[in-house]
Parts: sequence; C-alpha cells; structure tokens
Amino acid sequence: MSTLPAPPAGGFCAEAWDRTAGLQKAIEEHPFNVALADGSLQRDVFAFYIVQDARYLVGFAQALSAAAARADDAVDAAFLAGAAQGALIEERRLHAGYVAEFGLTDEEIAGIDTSPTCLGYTSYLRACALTESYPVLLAAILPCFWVYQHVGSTILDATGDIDGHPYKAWITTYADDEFAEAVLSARELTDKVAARADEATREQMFAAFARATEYEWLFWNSAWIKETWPTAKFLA
Ligand SMILES: Cc1ncc(CO)c(N)n1
Repeated sequence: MSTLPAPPAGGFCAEAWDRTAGLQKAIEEHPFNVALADGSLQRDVFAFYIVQDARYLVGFAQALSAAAARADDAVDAAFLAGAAQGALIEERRLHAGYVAEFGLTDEEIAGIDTSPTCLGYTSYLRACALTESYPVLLAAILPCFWVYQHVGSTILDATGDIDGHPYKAWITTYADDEFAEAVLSARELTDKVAARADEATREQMFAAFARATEYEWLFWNSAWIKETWPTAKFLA
C-alpha cells in the first residue's frame, strides 16, 4: 500500500481533507519537499530538519499518551499508546542516526536551539492535550499521521525506483505499509469520535485539524530557512 484509499464519504476525515486541499497541495509543492523528492536537498538543511523532528516526536508522543489516557475504549487506547511508543522509538533511532549520518556530537546537538516553529507545534499539541476535549485532541494529532503518509507516498509514487536515493530511509519510513496502517487506524478513530460529537465540537475539530496541518507546512518551511530565534542575539 502506498497511496491510501479515500476516507469514507460524509465522515470527518473526508471533509477535513477537502477543507485543507489547498494547504495539502502547498505542502506537496513546498521547495523542501520538492528537493527531498528529487534528492537535491542540502545535507545541512536535512540535518537541521532531523534534529528538530526528533524533538517534535517527543511532543507528539506526549500528546498521543494523553489521548491514550483519555480513550474510553481499550482498543483505541492500545492504538494511541502504541503510536506514542512508536514515535519515541523513532526519536531514539533518529538520535542514533545523527552521529552516524551527520557526524553530530551530543554537544553539537545540545547546542542547536529548538526552533520557534518546532516549539510552537509541540506546544500546540501539548496544549490540546491539556485543555481541549478528546475529539479535538484527536483532530489535532491526525495531520501528524496523515500528512506525512501523504507526502511520503506522493514522493515514492513520483520517484519510482528509490534505490540509491539519498533520502530513501525517510521516504520509505512514511510510505511503508506499517505507517499506512497506523494512519488508517487514526482516521477511523477520528471519524468514529467525530460522528458522535456535537456540531460545535466538530467545528473545533476542523479548526484543530487545519491548524495542525498549517504547522506541518510551517515545520518544513522552518527547516528550509533553518529558522532561528531572531531574539537570540540579544541574549548572547
Ligand atoms: C513534523 C512531523 N509531523 C509528523 C511526523 C510523523 O510522525 C513527523 N515525524 N514530523
């Protein structure tokens, strides 16, 4: 499975994707993803992205753990807790990969500031976990799954033969069947919870889905521009 089947018509996911179609296209066409797809992405830009992404994955795992704690169904709780573990395993893998791939020492990594966008996105997910309802939290989490699977599979479909591609590991991680299964589960769960939510909650869910998708765009963009804190110089 590379490209996912469309979500069931009339459900939350189908409408959420529809409402964000322009943004999803902008994500596909972002220069970072275009360069990632054709292999021309500069190594230092990718390294910046990977360091930020490892930090992002910790926040994502915290939001997933909070959702697991609030799930009223054991199967759903197991899925969410498993996804939290998966995100943390991926964080550890990326961490180990820094040294091997980019030759970054622990000290160098510690010296890289978490970018404003990375902090913004993870803080948003943590805030949803703490102050929003379970359905809204799920809607905020969903783009983290779905947008990545979409980008990974779109790149894989466009690339065809991936052997020898400099970013093969990244592309195949997000285009593989295991990740696709997780995305399908996340979509089904969100559709189920949205179907029993009231209209006001559903609207909040759409807003959270759109905001998190905006953060996905911002995250790639922040790596592309190697975003730093413009205020850092005042503290030096
Ligand atoms: C920013 C971001 N969003 C989603 C994923 C997929 O889990 C990721 N690794 N990073």
